[in-house]
Parts: sequence; C-alpha cells; structure tokens
Amino acid sequence: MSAMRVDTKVVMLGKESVGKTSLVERYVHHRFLVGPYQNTIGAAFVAKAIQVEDKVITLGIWDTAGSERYEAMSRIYYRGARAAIVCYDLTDSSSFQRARFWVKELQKCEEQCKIYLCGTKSDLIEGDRSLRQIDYHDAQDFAEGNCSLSKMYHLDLIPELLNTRFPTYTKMPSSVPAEETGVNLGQKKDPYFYSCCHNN
Ligand SMILES: Nc1nc2c(ncn2[C@@H]2O[C@H](COP(=O)(O)OP(=O)(O)OP(=O)(O)O)[C@@H](O)[C@H]2O)c(=O)[nH]1
Repeated sequence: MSAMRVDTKVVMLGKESVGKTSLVERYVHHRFLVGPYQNTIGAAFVAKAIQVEDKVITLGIWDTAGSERYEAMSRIYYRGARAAIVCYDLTDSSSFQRARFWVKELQKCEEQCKIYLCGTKSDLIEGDRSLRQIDYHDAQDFAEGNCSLSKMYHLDLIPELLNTRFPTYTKMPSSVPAEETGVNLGQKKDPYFYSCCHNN
C-alpha cells in the first residue's frame, strides 16, 4: 500500500467538547453526528482532497484531543501545520481562555501557521441569547489585537487561504454580519471563522 501524500497539514485545537470533531465530520463527510459525546483520545487524522483552481491538493487534518491531559501530545500535532483551526464554544468562557492559550502558543512556536479562530455552537445562543458567554466584540478584538489581518471567512474558502501558491483572495467576503458569527452545526448552517493570520 502506498503512503498518502499530504500537501497541507491542518490542526484542530481547542478545549474538550467545543466541537472540533463535529467540525471535521461536517467538513469532510457533510454530516453532524448526533448521539452521546465521545471524547477524542490523542488525535485523529483525516485527509480531504480539494480542488484549488486547476490543482488538486490533499489536506491532512489532525483533530487533537481537547482534554488538558493530552496537551503535550497536541504540541506534536501542530508542528509544521500550515493552518490551525482554534475553536471555542460560544457558551463556555473557559473555552475562550483555552483558545487564547493556543493562539499565543502557535504565534510563539509556529510562525508559519495561519490561525483561524472559530466560535462554535451558535445554535445554542440563537435559542437563548443569555447562554452566550463570549462577547462578539471580545473575540473580534482578540483577533485584531493579535494579528495583522482579521476578517471572517467561510469554511469553504479556507483551502484557498491555505494555498499560498494560488491565492484567490478576491473570492472572499470582506465581511459578514455579526449575526453570522460562530458555527451552527446543529442546525446545519454554514460555519464562519475569524481569521487571525499574522503572517499573510
Ligand atoms: N448544539 C451544538 N452542539 C454541538 C455543536 N458542535 C458539537 N456539538 C456537540 O458538542 C459535543 C462535543 O463535540 P465534539 O465534536 O466531540 O467536541 P471535540 O472538541 O472534538 O471534543 P474532544 O474530542 O473532547 O476534544 C457533542 O455532543 C456534539 O454533538 C454545535 O454546533 N451545536
């Protein structure tokens, strides 16, 4: 069996239960798994081939375990990553603290890695605004304060962002309304991301 060639390494980081695995499932298999929560142990790998202009590139996505018990292991998985999706749960302030930790760590240790800050579970706050624990502006300020570029991007555009050889920035929306912040996998809406790329 021949080894799979991965063109671009992507790592998912964030506190346990924020929804990293669900995001990967959605992106790769177009599904949202309902049922009891099963925490990731160590890390999981999935590959996805995508078309970028006239080329096919293979993303190798490492979905790390959020539990702090696996923190040292997660460091192994972000080594050499071209992009990191750092997730936080909009209804859990401690998960935002954890996301800040990972962003700082990546900035320090992986200068070439593009960082995407992603708020998850927006369906919960749509149902009940009082559940929101991370203010929209706090997240935006954090992205702007730490990076030279801070916009929101649609998930499907991330492959284009990742491919520095064939950048197609013209397709990106310059902004999306505040209401669309965060990821709503439960209701299968499209996820949006803050990008805080400090090396674009
Ligand atoms: N309501 C809602 N629940 C979600 C969403 N995304 C994930 N969940 C739920 O949150 C729980 C944790 O999701 P996972 O995707 O396993 O979280 P994880 O970040 O991979 O967790 P670890 O493997 O522990 O690091 C599961 O019960 C999911 O069904 C979402 O967008 N909305």
